[in-house]
Amino acid sequence: MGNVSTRKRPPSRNYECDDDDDGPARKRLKLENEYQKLAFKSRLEKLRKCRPHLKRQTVKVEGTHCTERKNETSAVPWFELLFLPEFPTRSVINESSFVLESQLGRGSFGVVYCASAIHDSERKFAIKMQDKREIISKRAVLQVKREASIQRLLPTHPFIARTYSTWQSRTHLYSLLQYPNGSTGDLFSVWRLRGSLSEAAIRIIGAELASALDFLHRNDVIYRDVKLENVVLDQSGHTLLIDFGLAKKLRQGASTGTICGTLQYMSPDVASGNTYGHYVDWWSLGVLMHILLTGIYPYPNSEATHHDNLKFIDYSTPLGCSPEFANLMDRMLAVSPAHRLCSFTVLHAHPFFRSINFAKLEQKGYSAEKELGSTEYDTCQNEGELERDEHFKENYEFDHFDYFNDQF
Ligand SMILES: Nc1ncnc2c1ncn2[C@@H]1O[C@H](COP(=O)(O)OP(=O)(O)OP(=O)(O)O)[C@@H](O)[C@H]1O
Repeated sequence: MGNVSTRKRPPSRNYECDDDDDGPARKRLKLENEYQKLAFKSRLEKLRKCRPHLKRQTVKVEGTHCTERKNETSAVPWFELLFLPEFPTRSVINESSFVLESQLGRGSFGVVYCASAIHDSERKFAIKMQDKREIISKRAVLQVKREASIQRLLPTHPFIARTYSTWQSRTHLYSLLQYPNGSTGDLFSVWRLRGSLSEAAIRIIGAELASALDFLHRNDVIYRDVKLENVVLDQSGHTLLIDFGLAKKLRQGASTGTICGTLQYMSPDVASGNTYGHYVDWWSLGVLMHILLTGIYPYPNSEATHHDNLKFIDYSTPLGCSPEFANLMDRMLAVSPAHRLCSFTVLHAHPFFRSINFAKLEQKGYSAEKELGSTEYDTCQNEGELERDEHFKENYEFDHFDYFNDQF
């Protein structure tokens, strides 16, 4: 710190002198200074309210008064400050409160474990453990903070994984997530194990996911990463949407422009680089449902590695399925927005979902488990397409622009 006593600026000079001969420019400057002082004071007040330990302490240095932060605050290193307040440093719940049992999956920045509470081995959770160095080196600090804040602020929904708590250690970020009881893994693993699903199972899974997406949209969140890997199933076959890494706060009717998602699930609107709204999530849900039945992507994009290479041509209605399902796919996957099914209202009234009562669905009144048996659908011709392209399931983000400009 510089030598405070050598700073010769007399206190309050800017604000209290020369009242009589102020020109308009000087008056404006004074007003601006006053305004800045007030804004600073109110920010400080807010900060004090949410973090009382940040109180300032007055200390005397070489005969001059100055204020210094308590040691407690300056002791917080930058790599912890960076992730505050979404990931608190002194959390009552922390990694020592759990026993890690098995690995559930791997994400871009770390591993997700199944864990049980140390005092209650029956209670299972999923703990996402992310490496701070990885996050910083991939310039994804705002992304993980946004994911945590969106998930924690969301009201509960039966088909969206809850985030109970988040915290950080010196090296890692932790998120304590809802674990689906007796989980059978994510939809991709289930699909790989059992093959194509029956229409009856797809109806229930599709309706549960539609209910979750509609809930997100009504809460001003666009999800942007619907795919098999981001849906986990519990023992009764109920779905839980996980991974809010690309979700964003977006008011209903508003639009955004980041080209992000998973290429094979990306709608033409996102890929085009134009702005888009919540409705792009319905396209991705259509792709997911199409894959669950046919085992192939609806458009010839399994090899695409850049959004410019995505082709939205040569679509053909799935063969051998019910006319209702065929029509639903044609509508959800129509390239022209004028023909596309772009809202929950239309989706939930579609004949394919006629037998579903959505109020009963949200009470977990239907179970996909009974319907999960392999379907008669002939997938031989498509065998291996999804198996081969593990690396295409990575999240894709072309433009980080709005991650770095968004407010939390
Ligand atoms: N709440 C959960 N319950 C059960 N399994 C989970 C849960 N959360 C994550 N997983 C498993 O861990 C995997 C990785 O999780 P997730 O996709 O959230 O991580 P990520 O770091 O956000 O990954 P990505 O790189 O795809 O953004 C999932 O595919 C899933 O298999």
